[in-house]
Amino acid sequence: MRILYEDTMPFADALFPKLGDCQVFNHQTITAQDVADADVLLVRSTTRVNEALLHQAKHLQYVATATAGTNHMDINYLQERGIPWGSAAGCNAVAVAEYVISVLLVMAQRQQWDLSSRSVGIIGAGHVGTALSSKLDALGIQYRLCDPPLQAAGDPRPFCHLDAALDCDIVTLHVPLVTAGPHPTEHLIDGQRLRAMGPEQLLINACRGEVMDNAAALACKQRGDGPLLVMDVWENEPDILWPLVQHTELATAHIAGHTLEGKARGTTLLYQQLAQRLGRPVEDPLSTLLPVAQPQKLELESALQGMQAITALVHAVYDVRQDDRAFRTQVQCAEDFIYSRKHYAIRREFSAHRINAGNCALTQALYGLGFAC
Ligand SMILES: NC(=O)c1ccc[n+]([C@@H]2O[C@H](COP(=O)([O-])OP(=O)(O)OC[C@H]3O[C@@H](n4cnc5c(N)ncnc54)[C@H](O)[C@@H]3O)[C@@H](O)[C@H]2O)c1
Ligand SMILES: O=C(O)[C@H](O)[C@H](O)COP(=O)(O)O
Repeated sequence: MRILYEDTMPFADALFPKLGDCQVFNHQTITAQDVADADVLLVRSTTRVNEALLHQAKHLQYVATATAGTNHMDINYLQERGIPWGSAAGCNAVAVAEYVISVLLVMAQRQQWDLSSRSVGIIGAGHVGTALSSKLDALGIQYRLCDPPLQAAGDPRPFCHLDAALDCDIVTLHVPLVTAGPHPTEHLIDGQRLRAMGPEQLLINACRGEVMDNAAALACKQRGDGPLLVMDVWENEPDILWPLVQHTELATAHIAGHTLEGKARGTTLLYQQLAQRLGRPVEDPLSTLLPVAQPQKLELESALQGMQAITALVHAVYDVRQDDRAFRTQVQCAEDFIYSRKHYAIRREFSAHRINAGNCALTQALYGLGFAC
C-alpha cells in the first residue's frame, strides 16, 4: 500500500506509516509522475486534485482531504474514474468559530459595541455555523441562521431568508464554494449585496474567498461604501487582490481553521477512514497525540468582570490581532501567503485551557464558549 501525503498534516508521520509505505509531498512541487504509483493520496486544500494531477495514477484506490472544504478536488473526475474519496468534515469547525469570536470581541472593543444588543447573521449553518451559534448562545448574543439546503432538508432550527441574514449588524459567511446547482455560493455576496450593506455593518468571510466578489468589495470600499470587512479567505489565493487588504479591519491568510486540534482532527479522521477501508482496527489517537497546552491553567484578573473578563481570556488564548499584524507586515506576495500559512504558529483551542472563574455566571459562559472549567 503506497500512501502519498501532503507535508502540512500534523501527526501524519506518526499515523500513516502504520498503514503502508509512505511518501510525503509538497503541494508546490508535486507532479503527475509523483502520483503515478500511489494507491492512496492524502491532501490538504492547497493541492488541486484533478485530471492534470491524476491522469497517470492507475492504481489509486482512495483520495482524501484533511479539510472541511472540498472545492480543490474535482469530484466529477474522481467519480468518472471510480476513485472513492473522503474529507474531514467538521474537523476545524471549532477553530473557525473561535476565530469569529475573537474577531467579534476585537471589533466590539474598537467600535464600542455592546454585543448583547447586536445581531449576527450566520450564512451556512453546518459544522462551523452550528459551532459558532453555540458560542454566541453562551455569550447571550442574538443570531439568525440562513441555510436554504438544510431548511429544505427539514432541519428543525428556525431559518431566515438571505436578505434577513444580510440585515444583521454582523454577517458571517460559512458556506462551501458551490458553483452550480440550486444553491450556488460563488459571488453569493456580489456588488449589489455589498452596496446594500451599511458602514456600521460588519461582514466576515472565513469560508472561501470566491463566495464574496473581491473586486466589487474593493470598488465599494474605494467609493467609501459597503460594510466593515474582516477577511480570512480571498479570491484566487495565494495571489490575492492585495489592494483590498488595506480596506479591511482585520486580515489573515486563511488560517481561521488552523488550530492544532483542527488540523490534527483532519489527520486523524483520514487515518480512521483509511484504517476502516483497509479492515484495520479503527482507534482514535487524537487525545494521545495532542500535547498539554502551555499554560494549561489560565488565571482570571479579579478586577475584570462579565464581557471584559471573557474578552481577556479569549484573547489570552487567541487574539486575531496578532495574525492580522503578521499578515500586514509580512505577507506581500503569493509566496509570502504560502509561507505564512505553512509556518503558522501553534494555536490551541479554548478546550485546551482550564479556568477557575469562581463566579457562577461567568463559569457557565466560559464553559459554553468551550473552555475547560
Ligand atoms: N477559513 C478556514 O480556515 C476554513 C475552515 C473550515 C471551513 N472553511 C470553509 O467553510 C465552509 C463551511 O464549513 P463547514 O465545516 O461548516 O461545512 P458544512 O458542510 O458542515 O456546512 C456548510 C453549510 O452551508 C450550507 N449551504 C450551502 N449552500 C448554501 C447557500 N447558498 N446559502 C446558505 N447556506 C448554504 C450547507 O447546507 C451546509 O449546512 C467549508 O466548505 C470550507 O470551504 C474554511
Ligand atoms: O476547508 C478547510 O478545512 C479549511 O479551509 C482549511 O483550514 C484549509 O487549510 P489548508 O489545507 O489550506 O491548510
